[in-house]
Amino acid sequence: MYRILTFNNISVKGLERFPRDQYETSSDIAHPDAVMLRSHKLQESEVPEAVLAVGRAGAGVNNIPVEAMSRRGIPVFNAPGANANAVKELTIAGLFLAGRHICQAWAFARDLDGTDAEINAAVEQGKKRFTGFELPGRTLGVIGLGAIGVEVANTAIALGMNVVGYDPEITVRRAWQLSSRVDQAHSVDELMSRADMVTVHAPLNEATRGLINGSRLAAANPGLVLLNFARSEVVEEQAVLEALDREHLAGYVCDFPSNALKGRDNVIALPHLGASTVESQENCAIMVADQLREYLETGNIRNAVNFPEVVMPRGGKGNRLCVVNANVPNMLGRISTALADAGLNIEDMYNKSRDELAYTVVDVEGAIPPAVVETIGAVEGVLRVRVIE
Ligand SMILES: NC(=O)c1ccc[n+]([C@@H]2O[C@H](COP(=O)([O-])OP(=O)(O)OC[C@H]3O[C@@H](n4cnc5c(N)ncnc54)[C@H](O)[C@@H]3O)[C@@H](O)[C@H]2O)c1
Ligand SMILES: O=C(O)[C@H](O)COP(=O)(O)O
Repeated sequence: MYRILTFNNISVKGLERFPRDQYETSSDIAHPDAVMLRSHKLQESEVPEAVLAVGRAGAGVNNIPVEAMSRRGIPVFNAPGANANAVKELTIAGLFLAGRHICQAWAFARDLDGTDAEINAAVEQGKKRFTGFELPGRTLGVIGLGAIGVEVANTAIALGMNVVGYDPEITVRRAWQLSSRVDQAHSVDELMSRADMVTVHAPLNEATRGLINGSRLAAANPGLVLLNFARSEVVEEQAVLEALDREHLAGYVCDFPSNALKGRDNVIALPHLGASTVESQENCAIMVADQLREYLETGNIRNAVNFPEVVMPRGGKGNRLCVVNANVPNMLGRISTALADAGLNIEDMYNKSRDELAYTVVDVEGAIPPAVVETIGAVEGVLRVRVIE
């Protein structure tokens, strides 16, 4: 029986991927084999020694101590692209909300008092405050052309906008998906200087913390509208407030409310709703549940943020050995020597590395005795050894 410890509200459709006769899933499990979560800020101490994998039913993994998990030989899975459409829709909605002052206008209309004739008079008198602008012909800057950024860029093109994009590490897959009408910026500064509206879709990490700062806002076009559905810390909030006060920035639409943003006319802060659709929650939970199951049951790794992709079809009737080790020379030699010394014949083998880690899957004929596992586990640099029968 495998045990999955859950944090947050994980879609039932995802939890149903774990067969009840083989899996127990609960937010209250003493000795979990895996952890599944959404935005819960996971502490290393919440991951017991025996945990084999962590699954993030979503995109961002900045809430997970990924480096600590890597040191312990634990893959962290996520669900690339599974919530991209949901975030794209809300971001595109954000363009309209800002361009037409919809939230501010709605608040104005909602609070009108008096007779219908008086309300009508106030409407006609007040509506000039909410004159907006249309999207065709405006330039949208998209920072981060991953699963979400590409969808946002292509939709903005379809809406008649000009789009300029910046992503220093765009993948070949995303480049193929991106409309050829999206213009490339070579830096954030160049993008900011060319755009009327800017939307950020890069992950939060040490390189992107404070990516949108005071000097970048100062160099941007006056009247810029900034959208942030990535992470709060990618944008320096104080710099945004100052740029709004100076009216250099015309609006800030984000998914991350805070005290400082409260009560500001030109700020629309939503309660982290980017991925909060039934479809996206199901997609993410199903994708991550399937990846966790595959890892637990076969050792295969798909979509881990800290491990290489290793997918080897299960052959024969023997055991499978899965070894996580430091990416240093001669590990493979020592693993195969230990197997050969025990008289075990290797049927198939796959070894791949990523950064400081390497992962090896070996199918052998017959059963692997515990002593062999112990020998391999004692090799310097081996972080984890597991046998799947
Ligand atoms: N508001 C929400 O509910 C919500 C939902 C999903 C994702 N997100 C956030 O959005 C982020 C992006 O999601 P995604 O699914 O598109 O991820 P993704 O990994 O597919 O794309 C991220 C892209 O950002 C690029 N990037 C990295 N550093 C960059 C930099 N310095 N400048 C420009 N581009 C850079 C990467 O090369 C990559 O192409 C997530 O990491 C998460 O933090 C928020
Ligand atoms: O990175 C993500 O996938 C989003 O921020 C979604 O977070 P959530 O799963 O808590 O809604």
